[in-house]
Amino acid sequence: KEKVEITKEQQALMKIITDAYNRHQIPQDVAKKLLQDQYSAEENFLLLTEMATSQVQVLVEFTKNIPGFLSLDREDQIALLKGSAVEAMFLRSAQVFSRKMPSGHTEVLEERIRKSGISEEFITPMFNFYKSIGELHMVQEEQALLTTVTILTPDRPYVKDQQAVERLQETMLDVLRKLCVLQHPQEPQYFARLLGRLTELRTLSHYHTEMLVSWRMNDHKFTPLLCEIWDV
Ligand SMILES: Cc1cc(Cl)ccc1OCc1nc2ccc(F)cc2n1[C@H](C(=O)NC1CCCCC1)C1CCCCC1
Repeated sequence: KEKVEITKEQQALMKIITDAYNRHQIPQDVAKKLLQDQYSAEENFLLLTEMATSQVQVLVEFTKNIPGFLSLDREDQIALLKGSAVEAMFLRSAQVFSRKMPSGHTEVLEERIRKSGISEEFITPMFNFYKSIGELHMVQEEQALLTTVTILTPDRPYVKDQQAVERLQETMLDVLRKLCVLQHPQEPQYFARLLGRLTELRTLSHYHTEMLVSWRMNDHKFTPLLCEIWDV
C-alpha cells in the first residue's frame, strides 16, 4: 500500500487556491435572502441575474490566483472562463445549498427554489445534482480544487493550446487525488465519485439556456455580462 503524501509545493498550491476561493465569494448571501422572504418569479429572476453577474466577476478574480493561469495564452484564458462560468455557477449553487444550516432551513430553501419560477422539468435534475454534491461532504480545499479543475478543462470551445491547460489541470488533479485519499481513507473510490460529479455538472449546465428562457415570466432581461456567458 503506497504511502500517499502531499509535497510542500502541493501544500503551498492548495493554500493559495483555497484562500483565493474563500476570499472571492459573492458579497451578500443569497440563501439568507431566500430564507427571509418569498419573492415573485420576476423578483427571483432578477435575484438570479444579480447573483450570477457578481459570481462571474468573482470567478474572474479567483482564476487570477490559480498558479499558471495568467501564463496561459490570453485568448485561452477567456475561452476557459466563458466555457466554465455556467458550471462554476451550478457548482457554487450546490455548495451553497449543501451548507450546514439550522434544522428545517434546507427544506425551506428547497421549497423557495422549487417555487422560484424555474420550470418543473429542470427542478429534479438540479436537486439531484445538489444532493449528490452534498453527500460528498467536501472540505473547503476539495471544493476550491474541484472548481479549479472545472475551470482548467482543456476541451472547452476555442481553446488553442489544450496541452498547456491539460498540464495545469493535471497538476491540480494530482493534489485533489491525494487530498481525497487523505481526507476519506475509508473510501478509496471517493476521488472517482468526485470526478463523476463533473460529468453530471456538465449535463446539467447544458440546460442553462432553456432554464432561463423558460422561467415562468415574460420579458427576460439579462445583463451584458450574462449575455456573454449565457447563450441567451
Ligand atoms: C445557477 C443557476 C443557473 C440557472 Cl440557468 C438557473 C438557476 C441557477 O441557480 C439556481 C439556484 N440554486 C441555488 C441553490 C442555493 C441557493 F442559495 C441559490 C440557488 N439558486 C439561485 C441562485 O441564486 N444561484 C446563485 C448561487 C450563487 C452562485 C451564482 C448563482 C436562486 C436564484 C433566485 C431564485 C431561486 C434560485
